[in-house]
Amino acid sequence: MPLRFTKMHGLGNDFVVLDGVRERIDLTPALAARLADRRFGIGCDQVLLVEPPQLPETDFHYRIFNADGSEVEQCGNGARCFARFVRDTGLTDKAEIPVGTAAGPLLLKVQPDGQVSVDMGVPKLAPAEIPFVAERQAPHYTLDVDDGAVAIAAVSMGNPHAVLQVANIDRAPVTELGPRIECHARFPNRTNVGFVQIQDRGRVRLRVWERGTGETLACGTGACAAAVAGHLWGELDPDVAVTLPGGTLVIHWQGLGKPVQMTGPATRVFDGEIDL
Ligand SMILES: N[C@@H](CCC[C@H](N)C(=O)O)C(=O)O
Repeated sequence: MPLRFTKMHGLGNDFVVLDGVRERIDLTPALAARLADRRFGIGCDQVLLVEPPQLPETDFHYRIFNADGSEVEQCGNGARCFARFVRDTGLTDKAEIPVGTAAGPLLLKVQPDGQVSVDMGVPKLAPAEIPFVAERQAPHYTLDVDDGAVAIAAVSMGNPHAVLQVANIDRAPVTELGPRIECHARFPNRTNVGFVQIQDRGRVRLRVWERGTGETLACGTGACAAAVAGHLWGELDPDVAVTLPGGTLVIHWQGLGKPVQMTGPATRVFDGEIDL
C-alpha cells in the first residue's frame, strides 16, 4: 500500500507530515526512522502524524518522531507546519487551531500573511520537570563534559533543552559538544542542545544540536529555550529575534510563570507517496 505524505519545512527544519485523520496509519518508531532516512527513505528531521483529537477542547492531536525514530513531546517548527497542513489540506478552515500534543494542548494562530504564531506554554525550570539532575533550580549549572566543564541553562519547553552561551556562533563546537551533552547522564531522557550568541538585548544567533536528529537548520523549541535562558541570565528583553542557520523566529516571553509566544513561517514543499 502506498503511503501518502507531504514534505514541509519551518526555516529548513524539515518534516514528513502524515494525515492520520483521513487514513489509518500505524506509525512505529522503525517506520518513522525509515521515512526520515535521507538515503533510503524520503528524508527529514522529524515525522509528524496528524490524528483526531484526544484532549478536551482540541480539534486535532499530532505526534512527533525524531529521525532516529524516538517519539517526543514537543516541536515548535512542527507546530507551525501542522497548522499550515491542516489548513492547506482542508482539514480545517479555522485561523485559530487548538491542538493536543504529548506535552499538552497548544493554541496555533495562522496570521493573515501566512506566518503562524504559537502559544508554546509556560517553560518549566524545576530540574525534575525537565528532567535534569540537580539539587536545586538555578539560572546556570556546571556540567562536566569529558575533561572540562561547561555552563548551561536547563529549560523544558515540553521537551528538554540545555542552552550554552558562546562568543562566536560560527566557531561554536556544535557537532563536538552537542552529542556529548545530548546523552549526558544528568539528562535522563537525553536533551536538545542550543548554542547561543547574544548580540544585543533583542537579538541572538543560535545553532541547535537536536536530540535524536543532530544539528538542524532551525529548532522552534530551541529558539524559545534560548530566549528564556537569556532572559533568566538578565541579558535579554521580552522580545527577541532568534536567527538560526535557516532564518529568523520572533520570540516573546515576559518572564517566570508566563507562556512563550513564537512566530515564524511554515512552508509546504511537495506531496508524494512512498511504497512501503
Ligand atoms: N525541531 C523541533 C524539535 C523536535 C524534537 C526534538 N528533537 C526533541 O527530541 O525534543 C522544534 O522545532 O522544536
